[in-house]
Amino acid sequence: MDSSVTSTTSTELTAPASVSIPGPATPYQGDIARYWDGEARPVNLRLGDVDGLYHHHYGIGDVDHSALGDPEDSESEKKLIAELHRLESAQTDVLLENLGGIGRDDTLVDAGCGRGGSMVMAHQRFGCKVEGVTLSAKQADFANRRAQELSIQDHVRAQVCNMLDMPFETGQAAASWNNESSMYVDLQDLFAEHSRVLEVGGRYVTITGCWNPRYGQPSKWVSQINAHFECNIHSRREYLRAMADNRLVPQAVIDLTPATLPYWELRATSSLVTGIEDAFINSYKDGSFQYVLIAADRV
Ligand SMILES: C[S@@+](CC[C@H](N)C(=O)[O-])C[C@H]1O[C@@H](n2cnc3c(N)ncnc32)[C@H](O)[C@@H]1O
Ligand SMILES: CC(C)=CCC/C(C)=C/COP(=O)(O)OP(=O)(O)O
Ligand SMILES: [Mg+2]
Repeated sequence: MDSSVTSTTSTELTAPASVSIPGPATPYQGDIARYWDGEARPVNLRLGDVDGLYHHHYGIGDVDHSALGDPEDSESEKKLIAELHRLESAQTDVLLENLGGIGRDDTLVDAGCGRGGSMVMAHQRFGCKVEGVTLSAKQADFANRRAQELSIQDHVRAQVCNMLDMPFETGQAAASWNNESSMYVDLQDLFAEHSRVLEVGGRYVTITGCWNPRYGQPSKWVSQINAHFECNIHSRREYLRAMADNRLVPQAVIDLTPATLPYWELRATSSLVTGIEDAFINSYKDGSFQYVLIAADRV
């Protein structure tokens, strides 16, 4: 595990260290909290163990076949895991690149932060504070433990709370994001809340899977993904409409579908398959589902 992250500023996170944790806002949120409290899939833990960045999102970019080596090699599974993890971290790099210019004194908000891999990477890149929220107490504890191990707990913190009602001041955040977490909430409510916590001129970024209005309606593969994760995938049209309604003006809409397919095709050959690989591959190939990045300015 790489524990080499350092932080050089002395500013402390401003919110109180302990917050009262209200119950879930809806029965559905209770289900999602339980889902992530109970999640321990090897595909996520083994990849995170590579360097201590634990992600719950997918990868992008070309597979480096030279890094995989000979499939008969005794180390081949380890190399494959490292390669899948590299592609997942590359996904976060692209999200962070789209946040724009972030200073060390800025605060960023990770809505639906999972085990905190993206938060650590954001702090490493910008030196700033990063506040995350998740419904899962287990995930928040995990993320805070990692921050402590890295001695960045004064800059990186996860709290258990609803991303539709975040414990941040109006205009507090220079930038905020959802990394594969917006399919658990109503988009109008979500973007109203991001718009509130973002400063005017701030940047919002999402990387998400969305169904393609050009296909017509959600395909059977999209329905299968929803059932697998207990989520509700929105359409691309819904994202753009809800942003427009909430003072978030798209600056970039990038179709990452071709860039994520190599990750899925590699993952399908691994011993860590979970059974959802074909649904992603088939829906990306039949055009019913798209992996997109949307970066928007808070105006
Ligand atoms: C697929 S994981 C993504 C985690 C993280 N963004 C990453 O890239 O590793 C989805 C996350 O969304 C969170 N989530 C779902 N609904 C939420 C809500 N209403 N409020 C806060 N977090 C929520 C879950 O707790 C989980 O951490
Ligand atoms: C793009 C879409 C529709 C994402 C749905 C949200 C989700 C569950 C993301 C991956 O989490 P994970 O890393 O825990 O999943 P897995 O165990 O499959 O790697
Ligand atoms: Mg995963």
